[in-house]
Amino acid sequence: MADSAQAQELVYLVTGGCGFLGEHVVRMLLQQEPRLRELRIFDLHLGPWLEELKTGPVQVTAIQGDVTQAHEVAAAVAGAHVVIHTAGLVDVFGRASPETIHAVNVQGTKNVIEACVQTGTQFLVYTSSMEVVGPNIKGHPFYRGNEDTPYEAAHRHPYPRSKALAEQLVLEANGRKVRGGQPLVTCALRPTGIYGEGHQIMRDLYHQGLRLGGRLFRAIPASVEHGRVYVGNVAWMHVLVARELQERAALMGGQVYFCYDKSPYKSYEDFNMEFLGPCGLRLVGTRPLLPYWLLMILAVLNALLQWLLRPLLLYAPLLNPYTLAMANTTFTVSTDKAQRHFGYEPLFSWEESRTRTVRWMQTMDSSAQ
Ligand SMILES: NC(=O)C1=CN([C@@H]2O[C@H](COP(=O)(O)OP(=O)(O)OC[C@H]3O[C@@H](n4cnc5c(N)ncnc54)[C@H](O)[C@@H]3O)[C@@H](O)[C@H]2O)C=CC1
Ligand SMILES: CC(C)CCC[C@@H](C)[C@H]1CC[C@H]2[C@@H]3[C@H](O)CC4=CC(=O)CC[C@]4(C)[C@H]3CC[C@]12C
Repeated sequence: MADSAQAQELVYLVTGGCGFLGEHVVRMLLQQEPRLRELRIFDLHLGPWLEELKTGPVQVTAIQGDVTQAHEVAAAVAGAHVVIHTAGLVDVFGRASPETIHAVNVQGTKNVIEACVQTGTQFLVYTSSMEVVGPNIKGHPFYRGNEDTPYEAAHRHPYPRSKALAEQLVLEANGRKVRGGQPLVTCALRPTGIYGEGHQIMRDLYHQGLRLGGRLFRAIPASVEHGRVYVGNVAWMHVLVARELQERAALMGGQVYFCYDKSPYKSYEDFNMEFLGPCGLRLVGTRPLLPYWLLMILAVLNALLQWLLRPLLLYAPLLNPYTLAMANTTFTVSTDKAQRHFGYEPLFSWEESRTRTVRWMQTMDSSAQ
């Protein structure tokens, strides 16, 4: 908890603070930001775990609200020194309509920016995504690239398109005058695929493996590298950026940073096995069980079924043409920009990140399928 020797003067707001990443950001702020006086947590759905935070030295204010509602956002932002905007609709499975994804991710971000400008909040950290860069629809590999690596970013899917638009809005807002005359200082963090305690897809894969008798079948060639980063390190980067943005506005304002740590470069499935393996699951096959063209047919069939069944029920399996292309295209990051600009070093080693994730998975009730 906060060191009481330092003045507790700052008010932070975390949008999406009850999500997978948001909860880690909230807990990290309470542990690592000694100047915190009040922490506001704004989310569509508030978690019961917030109650336990309310007994500490920092005032924790839970605000149930919707980022698409400008007045709700403005009320939550008023008086905050820093906003960390992680709220977003993460949907690559066709659960939500493109309009809803746009409303939450783009209009929601516009509302956050306007609220900062109107109420005089000077620092805004936005959780973007590797997806604003790629993989692109042409399946071009991005092999251990950095923030300056040229890459043809072309988006057709609503989620990456919305994240790219929102990121652009945030970066363009850097330097705008906020109420009181000071310039707004913004920056965007681009995590690759986040893993760790609370990761829903990992949970789903674990239960799927249990249903299949402890086995998962390889679908993606082991040679395709997929970038992953531990949630604790992504949260730590947010805390550090929020702090350093106040000291190094000229250097960091308007910048983008990939989120990275020491997690190994592996295929999506081999990486998941680092956690699923110790939980008793096995990945069958050294090569994909089905050829790519057959998987693509299945993915297209899934998309067709989703469309046909939509009036009756929501059919949203993991496999669709977009997720198949994502998993099947190399996209990895190798950069030290965050270290150079604001002294970032991962807080958790790879071994610790793995241990924490495995421990979390092992405490999951294996019967809760
Ligand atoms: N999960 C991942 O691998 C990655 C996630 N990201 C980004 O990180 C951020 C957080 O993602 P996750 O924690 O994975 O997702 P999540 O779905 O667990 O968390 C998002 C949170 O935003 C809240 N939210 C959604 N719509 C809202 C609305 N209209 N008003 C207020 N709150 C709303 C949700 O209730 C949820 O608590 C998102 O912006 C996402 O785009 C970026 C890269 C990778
Ligand atoms: C059955 C298939 C062959 C395997 C399906 C795997 C997919 C579900 C996942 C493969 C890549 C993932 C995405 C990637 O990590 C990047 C992401 C960034 C974000 O901002 C949000 C999450 C995600 C889109 C992530 C979603 C699951 C995958 C598509």
